[in-house]
Amino acid sequence: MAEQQRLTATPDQRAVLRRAWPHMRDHKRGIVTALGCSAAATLTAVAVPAVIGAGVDQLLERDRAGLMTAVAVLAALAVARLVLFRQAELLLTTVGERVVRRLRDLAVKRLSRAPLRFLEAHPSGDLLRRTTTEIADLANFVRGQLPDVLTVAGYLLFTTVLLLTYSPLLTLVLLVVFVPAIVCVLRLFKRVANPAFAAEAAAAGTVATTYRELVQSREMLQTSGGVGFWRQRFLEDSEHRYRSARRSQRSLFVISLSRVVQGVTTAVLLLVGGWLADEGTISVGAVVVFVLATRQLFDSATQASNLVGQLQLTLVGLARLLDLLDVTSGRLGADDGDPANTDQADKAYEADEADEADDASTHKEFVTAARGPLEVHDVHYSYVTATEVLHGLSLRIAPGERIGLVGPTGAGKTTLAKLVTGLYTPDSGSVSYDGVDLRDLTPRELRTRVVLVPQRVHMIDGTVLENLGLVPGNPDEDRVRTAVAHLGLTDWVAGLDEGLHTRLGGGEGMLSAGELQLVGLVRAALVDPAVLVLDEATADIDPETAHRLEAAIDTLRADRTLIVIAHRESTIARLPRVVRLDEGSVLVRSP
Ligand SMILES: Nc1ncnc2c1ncn2[C@@H]1O[C@H](COP(=O)(O)OP(=O)(O)OP(=O)(O)O)[C@@H](O)[C@H]1O
Repeated sequence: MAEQQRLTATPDQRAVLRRAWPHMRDHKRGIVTALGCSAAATLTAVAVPAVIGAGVDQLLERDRAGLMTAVAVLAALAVARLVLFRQAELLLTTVGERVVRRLRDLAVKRLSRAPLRFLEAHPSGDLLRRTTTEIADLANFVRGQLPDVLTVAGYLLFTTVLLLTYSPLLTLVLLVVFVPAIVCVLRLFKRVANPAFAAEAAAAGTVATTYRELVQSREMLQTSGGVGFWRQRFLEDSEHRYRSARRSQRSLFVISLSRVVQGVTTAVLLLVGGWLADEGTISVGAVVVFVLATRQLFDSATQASNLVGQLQLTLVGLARLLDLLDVTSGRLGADDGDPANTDQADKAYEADEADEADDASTHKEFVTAARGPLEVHDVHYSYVTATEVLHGLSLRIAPGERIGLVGPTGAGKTTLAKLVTGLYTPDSGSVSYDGVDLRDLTPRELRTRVVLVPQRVHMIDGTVLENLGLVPGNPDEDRVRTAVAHLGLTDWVAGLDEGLHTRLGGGEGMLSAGELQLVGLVRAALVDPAVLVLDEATADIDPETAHRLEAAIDTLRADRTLIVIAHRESTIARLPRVVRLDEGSVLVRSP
């Protein structure tokens, strides 16, 4: 199998903010203003013990004017603090929400363009979780805890500086007793919590996958009697998730050791501070400042310990999201190495901007002719299972030619259909249309030149009209009606409850396999492709729908190349050339 980048359940969490920077840099000014405001707000809080300390000294010296000034400053600080904190919170959440929105949009865009092989290689629940729950967690963190994280970091820094100006010796005592002990506690926590939280996120992804399988395959599970097996698997996944959640909760216990560290530090501080005041080295006011500021320091440390768990979870989620963005950037080859490289992230970011411009210019010139030959040259292909499915397959299909692909189950017909429509790229060899490798066509040109009508046409939750119009160029109702009429399907549409406006609430469940293929054919008619690949439905199709399908295909094929993966004898009989595949090689060509 060709090298392809894969998602990691527990991606590298180092330098996660550096990796996220390309997504934040457009908001540099907002971020700097928000950080500045947050720092100013924190300073107003840090200054309070200093002003109280000064007030105490003035009280002891019976300086009434000085005391009144201290009281006035305290009042001013209280007002400034209120305003600045609110403003900082507002600025931070605004800029944070913008960054999160960008990440969410990018993740959805990149996933929608991700190669089919990539999507097949990853559990859908995991992809879903990375792009929904984990982004929602990130948004909640930005709204709820990010301002606190910055405030706490500011407190710790500014309070240390303040204390140093009062008594370097006492500050040193505080730092020597407090910092190493608290660092040990936090390190231990990180060691225990990192894998625990990452495992919890991965286990939640597995539960989502299993649940999604039930929803998608409910009919099959009920008819085959496989519900019991599925339930057993769900219970096991759920149990695993429960255990991993317990493990990450248990890891939070480590952080409560910080309270012991605080108690010991206060005792040592009181001892040394009392002795220094007794010696006359520092004033009583300075001791008051130390007592109040150290309290603030501890409160910040306690708050930090509560926030660390949340921050940890958010960083794991962010790392998993960035992993998804790196792997699906589509511009990074397998040899590009470390996805944490900011240059690469920058390139991918610029590529996305360029893609956006490409999408906007819908009239960009196509490089291939409206009708041309399709050539498959020495194609090899393997799935993630690493067993090669196609072994050096070559085939040339002239413009307007009609061929049938036949062969036993598992011969590789559907795989070939996905290769010639550019849904898969070959491990080696090439597939070209009009002499241009499909990989060199823009998605829009590719989807216009070669169209696949799969065995089971997928529908979105919406009206028939919306489903028929899922093609490049967003066709309006008139164009859809014209295409329907062109294929002779007006009476079929009229027979639906509300015609084109019938809502397909349950997605494709409301239409039969044959009707779903009719939808696929209308989509193809709206595109006017050069090559139409039809993977014939294997399900029983009622004679009326079968007749409609045949008539629509006859109308559509006109001067187009038609490749039919034929399952019915009647179809094979109607095709002038048949290619028989067996175990990934062309066995027989007829005539
Ligand atoms: N997504 C996938 N992941 C792994 N293996 C796959 C995948 N899709 C198909 N295969 C395997 O590749 C081989 C070829 O499958 P393919 O669906 O192309 O055959 P086919 O000729 O179309 O069969 P059928 O007539 O039953 O549709 C089979 O062995 C199949 O199990």
